[in-house]
Formats: sequence, C-alpha cells, structure tokens
Amino acid sequence: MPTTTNPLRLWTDLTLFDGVQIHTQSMAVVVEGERIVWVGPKTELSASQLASADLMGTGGVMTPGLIDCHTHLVFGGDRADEFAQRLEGVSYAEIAAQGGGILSTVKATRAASEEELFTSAQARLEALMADGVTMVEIKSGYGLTMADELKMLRVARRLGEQNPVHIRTTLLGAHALPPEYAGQPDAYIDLICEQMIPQAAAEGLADAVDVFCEGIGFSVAQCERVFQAAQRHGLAVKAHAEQLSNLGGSALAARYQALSVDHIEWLDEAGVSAMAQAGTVATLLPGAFYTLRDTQVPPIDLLRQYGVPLALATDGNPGSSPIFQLTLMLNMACTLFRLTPLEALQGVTKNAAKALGLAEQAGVIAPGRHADFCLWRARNPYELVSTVQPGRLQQRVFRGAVTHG
Ligand SMILES: N=CN[C@@H](CCC(=O)O)C(=O)O
Ligand SMILES: [Zn+2]
Repeated sequence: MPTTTNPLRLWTDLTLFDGVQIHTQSMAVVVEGERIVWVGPKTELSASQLASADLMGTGGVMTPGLIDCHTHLVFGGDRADEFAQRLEGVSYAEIAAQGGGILSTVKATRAASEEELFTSAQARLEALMADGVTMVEIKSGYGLTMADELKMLRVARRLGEQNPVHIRTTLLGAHALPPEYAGQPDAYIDLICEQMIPQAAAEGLADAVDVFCEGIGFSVAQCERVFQAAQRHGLAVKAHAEQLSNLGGSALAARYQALSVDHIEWLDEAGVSAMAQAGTVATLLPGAFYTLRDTQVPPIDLLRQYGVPLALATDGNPGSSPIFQLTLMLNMACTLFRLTPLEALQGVTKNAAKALGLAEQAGVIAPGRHADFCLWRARNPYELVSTVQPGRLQQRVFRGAVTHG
C-alpha cells in the first residue's frame, strides 16, 4: 500500500461506476481524510491537485463500497441437515411446520453465548468484506425472547465497532412464533410491541424493525401492530413479504412508509403500486430463490414500469440462503430474474443504501460522500456481474482507510 504523506490521495485512470452510471473515459477520484473531494475525468485534474496528492491506484474499475442490505449474519448452529432434506423433496414450509427451519436456528442461537455468536458472525462478515462490502444490515430474529433478540443486536453492533464496515441493525422479533407461544401468536406480538421494541429503541440497538408476513410467519394484522409499535418508537420498518404466497404484506408495509419490502416473488400490481407511491425499495433476494428452488419470479417488469427502485442482497442466513458472497448475487439477479447488469450494480450500491434509509449518505461516489469504495482488477464494471471470480478486489476503502489488497 502506498504511504500517505500529502493531504490528498488520488486514484486515476479508472473506469468508474459511481452508483448511478458507468463512466468509461479515464476517471480520477481525489480523497481528503474520510471524504471524497473531487471526481471527474483525469484530464480535468488541476496541477495543484496533482502536486499535492499521493497516488494510491491507477487503472482498474472503481465502484462504491458494496452494500448488503438484508442479512441474518448472526446465528448459532447450522442447517446442513435441512439442506439434505430439501434435496429429498421436503419443502421449506414443511420443514418449518415440523419445527425445523428458523426454529432450529432459534434453539442453537439461544444456546450460544454472545462471544460464540460474535466469532462465527465475524468469519461471515470477513467473507463479505473481502468481497467488497462496506455496509451490512444485520437482523435479529433467531432469539425470539427479549434477552436473546437483544443479545443478537449487541453482537451486530459490536461487529460494526470492531471492523472497518458500517453495520445497520434491524429487530426481527416477528420472524417466527417461538415454541413457548404455540397457539398464542397475539400474545407473542404483545411481547414484541410492549417489550422488545421499546427496549431495543431505548438502548439504541435497532435502526429498524422487520416482520415476516407469511403463512408460516405472521398475519397482516399482526404485522400492522408491530409497525405501529415501531412508529411509536421512531423506528423505520421493513418487511419480508410475498415470499411464499401473496398476503398483501407489501401494501401494508408501504402504508407505513417501509424502507423496503424484501423477497416479493408473489407481489401483485396493487402491492407494486403501493410501494411506488410510498417510495419503498423492492429488495430482491436471488440467493433464497435459488436455494429453495423457487419458480415464481418477482414481477420485475411491473416494478420497472412503476419506477420502484430495485435493491439486491445476499439474505445470508443458515437456511434459505446460506451464501455470503454479494457479487454472486449480481450474477444471479441477472440470470434468474433478468435484471440488466446496470440494474444489478445499482441494486448493491445506490438502491441498497436507499433500502437502509441512507440514500444521502452511502452507495454513491461523489464529492462530499464518505470515501467508501472498491478498486477491482477488471476492465469493465459489467465483468463484475457477468463473471463470478473471487479475488478481483484490489483495494477496499472504508472512510478513507485502505483495508484490503
Ligand atoms: N423468510 C424468512 N426469513 C429468512 C429465512 C431465514 C431462515 O431460513 O433461517 C429469509 O429471509 O429467507
Ligand atoms: Zn431475510
């Protein structure tokens, strides 16, 4: 890594994807401290910029730091047995109905100490960071008691404190009905609304609140109560909705100005329209679609027609998407959902930032923004989408600090 002696640092001769579009002329980026101060064609760099800058990199492709806006990175145990069961034809919903699936991870997560959860999540986070990720959303949802949900959120916060990455946390108490509340889902929703949300908000442990609105999750009415409680405590909302069926959770979430609705394989036009009006992002999770061998493709054309921003994420979790490689999602989203390569790139940068409520702070390379970006050994940003090839990350820059390469 070049040593820094000047106040300015310079990357030049770049093909630049700035989060919105691709600039093919030889581009340059100048950084001062933690911030980008100049972006433009190399030919427009001033003599004084050149004289007072350390050259940090020449050539290659630069993109914003990638943003994984939907993960379940903190969990105990594994679900390798369930993977084998699904190959034998048992469905995700059947496994859940037998008390497996999410609930088997709940058991393992409850049994794990904070330290154990931290260590296993740290390894998964390192895989994401080595893949160019500088911001990760992490959900709770495998604790399902107040103590265990807060334990997960504390681990997520600590991951952010101890790594060069920005972590956003989401309370997902309404992920599954815990066994001790069998037959009493409304009483469990009371616990979420009256205890978990207020406590997570009071301790500053959650940036948002999420729900699983589904036959094997919670009803629209139950999710609405969770959204109301989130609103009372000033927390933004998100939803897992329309993954296995169309319950109308997306339209509900849009009524509460959800930041994003995620999965949405079964989303209908009314839901798309509601999301467009609310400015809610559609987060596509091709890893779950692939793992569950789903055949119902999200309504991409309708989402485009209504101008709903499309984000992409790994959904990294032990069951439905045990995949911790965001660049693979670029390729899968195009192959499985027919996104264009440009839509895929926007989905892990600008639109992923919007899905986290951070459209003005992240996902774009522009003057004034944090110097969060990646330099890749590639000739063309589309190569990052078309070709699945780990090891192309040359430099990963987080708030000005080069941490990889
Ligand atoms: N759909 C619900 N929740 C997670 C699955 C988590 C799991 O299977 O453990 C998801 O986003 O895919
Ligand atoms: Zn999820």
